[in-house]
Amino acid sequence: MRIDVESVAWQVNGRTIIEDIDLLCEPGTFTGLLGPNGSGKTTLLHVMAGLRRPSRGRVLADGHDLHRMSGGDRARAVALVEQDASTNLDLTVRDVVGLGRIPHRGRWAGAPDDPDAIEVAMELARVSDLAERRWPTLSGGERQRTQLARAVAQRPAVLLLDEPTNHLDLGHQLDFLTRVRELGLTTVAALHDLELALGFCDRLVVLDRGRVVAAGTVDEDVLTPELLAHVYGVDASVEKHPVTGRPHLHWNGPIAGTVHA
Ligand SMILES: Nc1ncnc2c1ncn2[C@@H]1O[C@H](COP(=O)(O)OP(=O)(O)OP(=O)(O)O)[C@@H](O)[C@H]1O
Repeated sequence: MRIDVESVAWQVNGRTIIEDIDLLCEPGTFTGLLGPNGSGKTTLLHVMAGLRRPSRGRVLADGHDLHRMSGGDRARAVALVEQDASTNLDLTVRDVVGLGRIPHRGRWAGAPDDPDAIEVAMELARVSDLAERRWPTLSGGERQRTQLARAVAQRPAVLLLDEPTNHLDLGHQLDFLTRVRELGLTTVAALHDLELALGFCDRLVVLDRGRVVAAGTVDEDVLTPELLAHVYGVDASVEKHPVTGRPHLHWNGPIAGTVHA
């Protein structure tokens, strides 16, 4: 599924949080949404997931306005994995993953439910061993993998991930993003780890104070030293990795007095 974000803005209490956002995600591509704390990544993902209605502009999913779709149609199209999914419900992992099947059940689902969807999703997110464990007892990383399984069980065409690896160790980070890529869905992930973004994404989009300040493929010099200095306040550069040939980040440290309050 192709996603077009057209001139989107979102305001709250008279304050503009994101503005003039244009984003094109071709079917099956992986877009990394980058930017410092508070730059608007989560807000944009929430608008793209249909949780927030844009104050201006629109989001098109294969040409259809996402915010005019029924909740069921939207949930079958787009799944969101939140940054820190919290629920106080005393559910098992299998129950939480099963929540992803709700849009596929009932009279209006259009097709019979797939009995294997939950097990397949748990296998993919490597939480099958945790199936009977209760959600409140899980570690941060186990919760993150369970939320991926819930999103995969939803069988969406578009996967939105908000800091999906922030609780994962290095091995699980690489495994998680490899598996997400293998799903072949149109994926947009907010990422703080620029090295992971360079390693896994097709395109990068950088937000700063609610606006897109740079965008392009990973090979297109999006993360220039000037941008890294201006947006993140760091002295860093992207170089070609001698073994993989992929771009990777080399940093020297913060630039005094440049990190935004
Ligand atoms: N409902 C709201 N009411 C008021 N301010 C909000 C609301 N939602 C977001 N904001 C503000 O909008 C700005 C952008 O927030 P957002 O969570 O989108 O940033 P982010 O790039 O995801 O940040 P981080 O990297 O820290 O997770 C922040 O200053 C935040 O405080």
